[in-house]
Amino acid sequence: MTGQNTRTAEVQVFADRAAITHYLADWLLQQAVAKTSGPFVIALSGGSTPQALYSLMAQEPYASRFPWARMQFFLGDDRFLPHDHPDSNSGMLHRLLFSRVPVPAANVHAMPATGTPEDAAHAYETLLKQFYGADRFEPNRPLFDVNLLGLGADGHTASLFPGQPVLQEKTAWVAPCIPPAAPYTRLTLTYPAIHASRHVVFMVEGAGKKEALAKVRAQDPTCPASAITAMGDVRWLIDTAAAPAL
Ligand SMILES: O=C1O[C@H](COP(=O)(O)O)[C@@H](O)[C@H](O)[C@H]1O
Repeated sequence: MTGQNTRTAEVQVFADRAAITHYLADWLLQQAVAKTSGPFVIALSGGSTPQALYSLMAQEPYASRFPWARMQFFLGDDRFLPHDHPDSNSGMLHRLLFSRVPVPAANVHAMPATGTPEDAAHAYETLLKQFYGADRFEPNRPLFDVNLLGLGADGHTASLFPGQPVLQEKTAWVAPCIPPAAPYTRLTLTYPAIHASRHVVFMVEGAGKKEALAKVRAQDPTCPASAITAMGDVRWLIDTAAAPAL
């Protein structure tokens, strides 16, 4: 790991969603088992793409092999909605993963969905700072071992949407964002918090992401995902339907 954040562009192309999902479940298991000191800390993404991964992690052999008690789960973003709302990322994760595996409830950190979005963002940031043990990031000391991210067709990632003020955030770790064309106010990790990840892993699938992916790969500054870096590496796991534009 270098002292500077990196956008190392490792791209792996897979036949389809199932191939990405199986590869990623195996890789996460390997990473989680290999980390023997301290918790294994993951930020999970929402949306549709990672749902097959979460379902797979709840099945054998993964369900009995992940060291759940040593794993800590945070969210990269969520809709500011009650957790039992069908569009809540927390609700989706609970249904597909957390209710099906022996992870201690105290190891799952949903984004708050009460009060104002500003209050909720502040509360989640406070939680992250307590967990990290400092209120500023130290070089070479990641907050997250792995940060899973998706890519929207408009180039957004987490809930960092094009043209939004949250993209300029330099100090807050968590912030609200009102997407211009997507429903619901969101809470999202900011660039500084995402950049404090050992590994950032993007999952990108389907022809609908081809154009956005091409822009990101060309470092188009209008695509928020273009600016993602990590303390270690940034990896892109993509399927052939999204790949031809590379
Ligand atoms: O809005 C969101 O979309 C992105 C991509 O979602 P997908 O449904 O196209 O897979 C996702 O990464 C993010 O967490 C989610 O809130």
